[in-house]
This record gives sequence, structure tokens and C-alpha cells, in this order.
Amino acid sequence: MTGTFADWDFTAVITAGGRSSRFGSDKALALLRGKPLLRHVADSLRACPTRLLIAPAGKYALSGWKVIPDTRPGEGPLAGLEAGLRHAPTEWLAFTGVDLLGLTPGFWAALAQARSPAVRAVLPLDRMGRPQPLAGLYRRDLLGHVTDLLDRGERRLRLAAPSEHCVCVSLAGLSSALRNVNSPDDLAALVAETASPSKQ
Ligand SMILES: Nc1nc2c(ncn2[C@@H]2O[C@H](COP(=O)(O)OP(=O)(O)OP(=O)(O)O)[C@@H](O)[C@H]2O)c(=O)[nH]1
Ligand SMILES: [Mg+2]
Repeated sequence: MTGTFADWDFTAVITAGGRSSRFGSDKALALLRGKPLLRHVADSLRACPTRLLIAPAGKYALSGWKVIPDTRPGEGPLAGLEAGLRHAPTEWLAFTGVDLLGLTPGFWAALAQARSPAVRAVLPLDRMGRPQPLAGLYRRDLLGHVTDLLDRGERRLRLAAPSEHCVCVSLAGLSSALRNVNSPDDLAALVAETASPSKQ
């Protein structure tokens, strides 16, 4: 992994207020290798000094994480980001969801190293070369911009990172970091690959 945990000066935010309609049951609680998906993601961020879970009060028990309810329930991950930006005590936050199953401490450390004073967001590029806004670092001063978007009726998370202030990181060797589980088939495929890694 790059850097040390002592360098982790950003707040962890997992947005977990989704409906899991494609999954058919709460995917945050689905198991991969005997562990809920939510805990897999949380473990990648365990070194952060403050950890926030954007979710309805009492829905999840995640030790060491403070639950912040949505201010705009059901409005999607952009609204979850707004809540995280509002409550983060640090300049930067690491923002993600419950269903990206390849995230590791090394992934977050690589993003953290790409920050600079002119940068307000750091996003990884997926296998197709597209920025993935659901696993990024965001600077807290994006709150006004994100609130404006939501107030205008915008719900696309990718608009949270202004392109002129966003750095995209290409993660050689970490191409599976952004593995997304939206359906039971996605999870079954991941389980099968974990059982036979040579087929990846
Ligand atoms: N706080 C919050 N998080 C959300 C909301 N909608 C989605 N999310 C989270 O955003 C991440 C990505 O969600 P999606 O997979 O796109 O949506 P989902 O609603 O969970 O699932 P689908 O109903 O199948 O689209 C997950 O971690 C969700 O829990 C919301 O309204 N509020
Ligand atoms: Mg998803």
C-alpha cells in the first residue's frame, strides 16, 4: 500500500440509503465470503479518523461509524454526498457506496496522493476509461456546488466533481477495485471469480 495510515487525514463517507431494487433485498447486508458487503467497503476505510454512514437511523450497526440520516431521503447518492460534505470535519472526504467490492486501503491511498491545492475532487478511471464518481475523494468546499445541483433538480453524481478542478487517476494493477454489485448475478459472478481467481 502507498503511504501510511498516519497520512489518512480524510473523512470516510459511505452512502447507504439506496433501495437495492435490482438486487431484490438489501445488498448492503448480502454476504461475500461470509461478510456483509457494507463491511467489505467499510474495512477499506477503517484507518480514517472519522467515519460517517449516510443511512436511516437504526438500519445498520457498524461499529466505529457515525450514522447521519439523509436530508433528502431517496434522492440518490448525490444527496448522500451532500450530507457527507455537510458533516465531514476534515477538508477532504473519501466517498463511496455499499456495492463497490474491490476497494482497498491502497486504492484510497493512491487517490489521496493525487491531491494538490488546485484540485477539488480525485476520481478513479474505470476499465473503460470513465471517471467513477462513487469511489472518489471530494473537497468539503464542494458543498455549495452540490447543494445548487440538487436544488436545481439535478441527481447525476458525476456532476459533483467540476471537470476543471478534478483529477482522474488511472489505477494500473487495481483494475478490479471498482467492481460493482447491483444484482444477485453480479454477486454470484464475484463469488465464482473469488473461488477460481485464474478466470478473472
Ligand atoms: N444516502 C443515500 N444513498 C443512496 C441513495 N440512493 C442510492 N444510494 C446509495 O448509492 C450507492 C449506489 O446505489 P445504486 O446501486 O445506484 O442504487 P440503489 O438504490 O442502492 O439500487 P437500485 O435500486 O438497484 O438502483 C449505494 O451505496 C446506495 O445505497 C439515497 O437516496 N440516499
Ligand atoms: Mg450500484
